[in-house]
Amino acid sequence: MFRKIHSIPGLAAALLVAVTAATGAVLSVQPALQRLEATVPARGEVTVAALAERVQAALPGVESIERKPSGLIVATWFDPDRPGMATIDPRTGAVTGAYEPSGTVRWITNLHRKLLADDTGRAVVGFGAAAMLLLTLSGTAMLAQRLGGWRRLFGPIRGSASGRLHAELGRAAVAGLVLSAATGLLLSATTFEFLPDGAPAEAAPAEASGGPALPVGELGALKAVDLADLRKLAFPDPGDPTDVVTLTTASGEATVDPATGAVLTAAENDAWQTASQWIYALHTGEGLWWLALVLGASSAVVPVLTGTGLVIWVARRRARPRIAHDAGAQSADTVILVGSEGNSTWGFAATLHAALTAAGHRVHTRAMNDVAVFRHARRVVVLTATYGDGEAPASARRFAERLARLPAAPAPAFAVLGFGDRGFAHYCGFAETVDAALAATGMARLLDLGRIDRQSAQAFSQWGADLGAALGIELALAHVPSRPRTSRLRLVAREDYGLAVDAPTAVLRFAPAEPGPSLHARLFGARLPSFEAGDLVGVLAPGSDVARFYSLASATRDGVLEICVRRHPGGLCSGFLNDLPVGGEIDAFVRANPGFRPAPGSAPVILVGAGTGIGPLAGFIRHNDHRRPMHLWFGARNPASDFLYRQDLDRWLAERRLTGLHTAFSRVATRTHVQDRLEADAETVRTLVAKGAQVMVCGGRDMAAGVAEVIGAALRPLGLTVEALKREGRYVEDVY
Ligand SMILES: Cc1cc2nc3c(=O)[nH]c(=O)nc-3n(C[C@H](O)[C@H](O)[C@H](O)COP(=O)(O)O)c2cc1C
Repeated sequence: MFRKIHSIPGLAAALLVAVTAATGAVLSVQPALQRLEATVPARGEVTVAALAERVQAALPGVESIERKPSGLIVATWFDPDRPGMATIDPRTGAVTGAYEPSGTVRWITNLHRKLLADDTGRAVVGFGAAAMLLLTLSGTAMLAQRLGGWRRLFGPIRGSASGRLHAELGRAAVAGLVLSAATGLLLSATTFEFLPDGAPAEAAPAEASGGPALPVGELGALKAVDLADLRKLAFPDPGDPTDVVTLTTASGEATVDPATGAVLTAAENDAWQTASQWIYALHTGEGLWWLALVLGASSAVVPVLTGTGLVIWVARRRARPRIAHDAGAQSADTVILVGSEGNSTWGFAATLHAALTAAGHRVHTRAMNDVAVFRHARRVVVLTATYGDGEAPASARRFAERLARLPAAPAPAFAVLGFGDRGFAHYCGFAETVDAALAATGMARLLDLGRIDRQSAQAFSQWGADLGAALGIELALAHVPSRPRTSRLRLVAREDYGLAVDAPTAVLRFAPAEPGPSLHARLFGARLPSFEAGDLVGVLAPGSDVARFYSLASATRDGVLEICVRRHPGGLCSGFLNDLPVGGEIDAFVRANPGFRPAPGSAPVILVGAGTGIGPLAGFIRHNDHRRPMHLWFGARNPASDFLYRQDLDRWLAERRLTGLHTAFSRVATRTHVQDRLEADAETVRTLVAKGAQVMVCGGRDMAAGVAEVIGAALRPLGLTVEALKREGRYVEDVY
């Protein structure tokens, strides 16, 4: 729900909010500039009477003296020869310069307040303020929800680069944005009289006694007021003996007899008028120059939030294939829920959706995260992938929590089909969890849990026949997997390791292949896709449409795409890559893996890897430009044969990109594994974690399990567990 609230006004008001915020940011500098220009005497140093006397001596025709919120004193006079406004030194009353507000500032102010138009512009800006308030509050609620509650609102953020930037900037600016938007909205409401006008109180009209005027410096009522409290002083018309002095202060307005110096009439501001003045000051920062700068800095990030917000929205829309003939969620008889990270499961869902629709069903398809109670649905069919050790893919991460909060079961019956890869220890592990969770709600099971290995179209078709039988219809599912859009890459360098210890492994570096014949390729040349170390590259071996994934050891800015690949007996893709000669080409695509990146900041990082698991970790060390403490525990078989990145690691140690290197070799006399080395170094691990270190583990499943056990034991004296660190994003794994 928060996402809808956030994205609809966000898109509708993107430009408007960006313009008002950017102009607001420019205007916010004004109070600080004026404050620099103004001489501000201490309270008790100058009275209004003393200032008035000095100004009158310097400018005999002076009509009024105004004290701006910044403390700047401006005198106005009307003399047919020399009408004008001047700034005044409050200590001497001398003119310090002409007062000419800048035309540019006036133009920006008009753009900010009314889009250079009149009341329509003001109304639109008012809506902009409401949209900004809604966006800030819903965005904060979304972030809190994503980070696991309000108390974690300032915890580490994970996700894509634009997503992280959006969330980091948004939460840094949240207080300033709420204040600007809420006060802006109140000011708009006052303009359109939805709220009473907060103009300062006006004293009742009065007539002076008519006697000869005292020198202004001797008027008792003016002597009693400090300059710091002055807003405006208007002198009486010298030709009219009944005219009065009008004094406006922060608390109201009074009229003063110029002959006696006595107060004739006075009006105090009421509570609303005082509040209005505060609202104005809090919005503009006038008189509170530092607040203006805080508000300005917050507003300045809004155009960036608008840009990154649009990028996130477009990426999300692009990520989902279009489903034709989608019935509404509340009118469908069959709801398909999809759990996917790389989108291939959406393709299977689209095939199932089309076949069920053709068979006369009203079908609705949506992400598992959006599970609800579907009033007219007779069944829910879940199609879900599994990631990272049996866990949920992106579009299903909130499924369990949402399901638990539903007031009733989503529908009377269910079927679950898992998509996975038998090569992983938890084959279709998440589908199993979902199957059990749905059964626990009391829903009837339509079919036993189905499992599809490596996106097999045949297995999918077979499962479709079973589902059709359960529904009493013929269901022919002919799925043609769409081949991912790939880039062509050429192998430019390779280093081979591990032959002597039965672990043939290659470090492969790819560059873009020669530009193809397409216009785009000819215009822009061949380029690497965009990626960071720790992301994944999907490689399609010749004759296969199912990708194998490898962790990236380089980033786009390195100019090469680097991976470490160990040859697996019978492995189609690992064999193809290990046999690839320099100059050979591959088809590959990049998949972001934002969950496996060093958290931003300068806290230490503990890197643990074995074998090819060192790949992404080497990428993190290579890019450690800020020299944050990074400690690597690395396990291999024999230092003479499969010590990957040996020379680079020595260089990175010398360059202080790497702080400590701890190695373990299993095919030497001492026979140690990386987890044994960590166990011996428990004290170091504990000290680093106590300093806020993040732990990043990459490699095989058994190694990762052993490492988690050893680190868990090392953390026990701190009262910490691996699970607790995982919840905070301080223990991340890339395991295969
Ligand atoms: C990084 C990564 C981790 C994976 N982990 C598992 C796993 O633990 N168990 C499993 O059965 N499949 C696993 N898979 C395979 C995917 O679940 C499978 O390829 C699925 O069809 C992908 O669907 P999607 O493209 O809709 O996300 C993993 C794939 C990748 C790339």
